[in-house]
Amino acid sequence: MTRNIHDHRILILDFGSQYTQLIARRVREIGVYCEIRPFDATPEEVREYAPSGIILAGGPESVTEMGSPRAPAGLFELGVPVLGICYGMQTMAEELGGRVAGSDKREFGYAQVRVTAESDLLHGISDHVTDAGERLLDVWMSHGDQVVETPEGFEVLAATDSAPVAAMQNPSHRLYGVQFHPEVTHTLQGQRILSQFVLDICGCEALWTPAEIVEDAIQQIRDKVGSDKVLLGLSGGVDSSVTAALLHRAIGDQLTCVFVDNGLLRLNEGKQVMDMFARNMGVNVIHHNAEDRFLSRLEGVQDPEEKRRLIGNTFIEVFDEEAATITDVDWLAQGTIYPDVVESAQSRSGKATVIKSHHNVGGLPETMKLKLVEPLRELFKDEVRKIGLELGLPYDMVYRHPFPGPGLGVRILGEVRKNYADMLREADAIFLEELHRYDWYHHTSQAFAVFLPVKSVGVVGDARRYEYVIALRAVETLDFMTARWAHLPYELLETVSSRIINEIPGISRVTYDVSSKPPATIEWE
Ligand SMILES: Nc1ncnc2c1ncn2[C@@H]1O[C@H](COP(=O)(O)OP(=O)(O)OP(=O)(O)O)[C@@H](O)[C@H]1O
Ligand SMILES: O=c1[nH]c(=O)c2[nH+]cn([C@@H]3O[C@H](COP(=O)(O)O)[C@@H](O)[C@H]3O)c2[nH]1
Ligand SMILES: NC(=O)CC[C@H](N)C(=O)O
Ligand SMILES: [Mg+2]
Repeated sequence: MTRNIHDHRILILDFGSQYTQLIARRVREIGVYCEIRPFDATPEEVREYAPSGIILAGGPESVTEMGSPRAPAGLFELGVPVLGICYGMQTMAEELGGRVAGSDKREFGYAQVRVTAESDLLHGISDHVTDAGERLLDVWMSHGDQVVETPEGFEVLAATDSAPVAAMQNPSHRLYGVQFHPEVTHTLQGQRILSQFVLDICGCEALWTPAEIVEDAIQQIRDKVGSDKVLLGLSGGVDSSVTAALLHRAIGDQLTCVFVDNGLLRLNEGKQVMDMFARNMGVNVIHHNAEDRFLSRLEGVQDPEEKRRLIGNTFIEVFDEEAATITDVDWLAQGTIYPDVVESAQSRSGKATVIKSHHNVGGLPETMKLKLVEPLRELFKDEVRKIGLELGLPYDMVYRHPFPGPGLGVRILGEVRKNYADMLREADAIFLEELHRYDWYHHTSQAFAVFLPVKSVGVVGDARRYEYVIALRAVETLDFMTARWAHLPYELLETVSSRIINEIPGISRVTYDVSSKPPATIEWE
């Protein structure tokens, strides 16, 4: 019998914690497939998903309040192992007849947990053993409420000085709870605890490996599109490149990619995409030069949001025209990844303010009437990168910094002009080249040059120079929501600055951006 990587799967129910996605990533790292669903998923949905185990995540609410969220009806009677984390443990306790109470001993941050009983969940795990033989764990806590009475059939597994129930279990029903957060790295043995739940208690096999994911995705693509033709917008970025490689492996010549040169790309981007995909891999790639069209649309436009809108619309126009020239295309492929899916579901319910509109080619006109194929829809970025390597894409392509859709359009402040774009491209290329040479590229999350259309005086070879300014930007971040400016070595900055001023006649001065996000954003516009 062939084993399917989806046979063993964990269901994570989201009660609104910031860490729910992190739990999912940890489970995937263990090698087991999982999905996140809202806490109010129906019991049918849960049964249909057929989980091998369920994790109830944390949440901001208090189970002591009327009307606070509860697990789907019948969840604890499914016979499937359940692990409650923080709010998840509290609701488990409450629903099964235990008691939860608010406490004035709130625990936020580091805590030390004493393991008081043996269990499959914490088996063999400790950070310190005291002289008296007590096992201690270093964990991370974030709670105000606590379980004060466990439900019938449960025993306490661990405690802290302020929380009498830091972990509990009912082994015959395979129900477990932890008050601390095993998903964060501050809980030193967190990954081991999750892995003992997922592998030992739920009995999952670690089948979710890059090779298996690729194998499975290829089969799914073939089943879905059959002998139809597929169109993909290929940007040279990570997501669309991995999508291209995967589709090409699955359906070969049925795939056509369109690469649009909007005149706002990095130096040699078009050539790199054509070399890599068209020449090396034999993918059908149409190179569409639309520089004039984009730049003429942008003439005289100063406002960043207006520029984004114009670039987005022109993109759609070009793409639409290109699609019309390829006969009988039935499918449009997109590089949508799992965080896009989760975040758009979350933002539908929230009221987040728009700081910048992050467009992509997602909103294509309905008149295109193409069906959608999104082979990366279930994957996190780190998984996308791993399968990119598995598919044979070079490391530097798979681990390149993200590049925004509007490209240099939002890195030239105010009006976009061709000569500005040309100077910026050169400056950016020098910066990236030196970052690689000094081995700093992969120690920054994003690095680029920005063109400032203001003039400054300089002196080059005894002559006066009155020219433009380049700002360098490099940041370190995990999620791009917050970022710290990268502390690049002075020698590196010095080399880059002197190369830019010497090699680009239109630039007289280079500055380094030392703003963090917040309050600044990563891009200047
Ligand atoms: N120059 C381009 N030509 C064709 N399609 C493009 C271009 N730029 C963007 N796209 C399309 O828009 C999508 C979204 O762009 P986005 O920058 O978010 O992702 P990406 O370029 O694939 O990856 P990364 O986030 O690493 O840059 C891409 O997946 C691609 O399909
Ligand atoms: O596809 C995109 N279209 C956009 O309009 C856009 N604006 C910013 N970014 C990228 O988003 C991340 C956060 O950037 P900010 O701190 O500037 O908002 C960084 O990685 C930015 O490069 C964009 N990506
Ligand atoms: N992080 C959590 O899940 C917190 C649960 C609950 N809101 C408490 O304060 O105890
Ligand atoms: Mg991109």
